[in-house]
Amino acid sequence: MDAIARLIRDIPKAELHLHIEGTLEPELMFEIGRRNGVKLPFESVEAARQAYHFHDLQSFLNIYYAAASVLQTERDFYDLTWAYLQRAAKDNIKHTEIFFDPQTHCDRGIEFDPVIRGIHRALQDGKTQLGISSHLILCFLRHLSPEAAMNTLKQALPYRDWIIAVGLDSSELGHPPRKFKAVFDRARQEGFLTVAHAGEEGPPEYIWEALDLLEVSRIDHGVRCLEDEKLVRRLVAEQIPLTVCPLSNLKLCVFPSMKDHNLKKLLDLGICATINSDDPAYFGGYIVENFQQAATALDLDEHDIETLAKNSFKASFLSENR
Ligand code: HPA
Ligand SMILES: [Zn+2]
Repeated sequence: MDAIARLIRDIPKAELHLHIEGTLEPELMFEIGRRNGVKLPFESVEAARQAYHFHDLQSFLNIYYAAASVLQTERDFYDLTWAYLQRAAKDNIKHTEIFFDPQTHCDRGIEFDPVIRGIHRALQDGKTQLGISSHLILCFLRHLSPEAAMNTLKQALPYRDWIIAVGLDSSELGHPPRKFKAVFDRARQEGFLTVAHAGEEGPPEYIWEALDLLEVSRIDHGVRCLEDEKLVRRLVAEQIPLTVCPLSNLKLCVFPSMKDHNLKKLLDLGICATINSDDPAYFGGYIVENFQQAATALDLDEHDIETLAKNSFKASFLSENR
């Protein structure tokens, strides 16, 4: 193992862009499916992995939502989250801020309570047993209506102490952040911080809207910011973090190859970029693999790796005192 690989493995890291449903490995998917009597759209663990070839965000989301149908009980959400945390500990993740998508579950008849309770209990055990601190971020599905998002926010209010922020995910194109201004206004009034996926497949205008209308603390993905010089100047001046996900971008064809990824350029421009795994069970790697593949393809040096790790703590909500 070379010096960069050792540094990547050993340096303390925070993960800020991780969909807990996207950590469902096929083995666990089949185990939970069996115990809940849910028939999966795949014949076997191998067939599931074989099906993981995507050409854009939507082709991934179709499979991701289908697989999530095995998750039904509090125990399922606990097991899912606990498996991720054990994996995170191996990668020396010290702090993680995870997304969950309540609408993916509640719209198929699962109650909000077992979803959040299972995740929350695992996060507490992650703190006491693995020494990993964490925050939870509730994401609204942007392909659904703003009214549905508002209902989800209201369902979340009794659990406000377990949720630090709200976010926005799912199909980006055609669903601009402005669609959710009212719900984000209400979320901020209720004391939540805000983040949003923007500029993954969508144009720089979506990043502007996330900043100006949703008043987000950071942008998830945001890699298309380089198409807009004025936006880059703003991101640098205000040190608005981008939670970049290299393997996700590669697997969803946002960039044709890892060598074409703009992460090094983002760093060199002084943007507060971080590395994250997004949906590691589907994109072929957890955080260390994301660092490693980006470092190899883009020739990242020790200083870049240290900057990325420092950025991950700086961009986190650790200083929010909650
Ligand atoms: O990268 C993503 N983008 C949008 N929605 C998502 N849901 C899971 N991962 C993603
Ligand atoms: Zn994401």
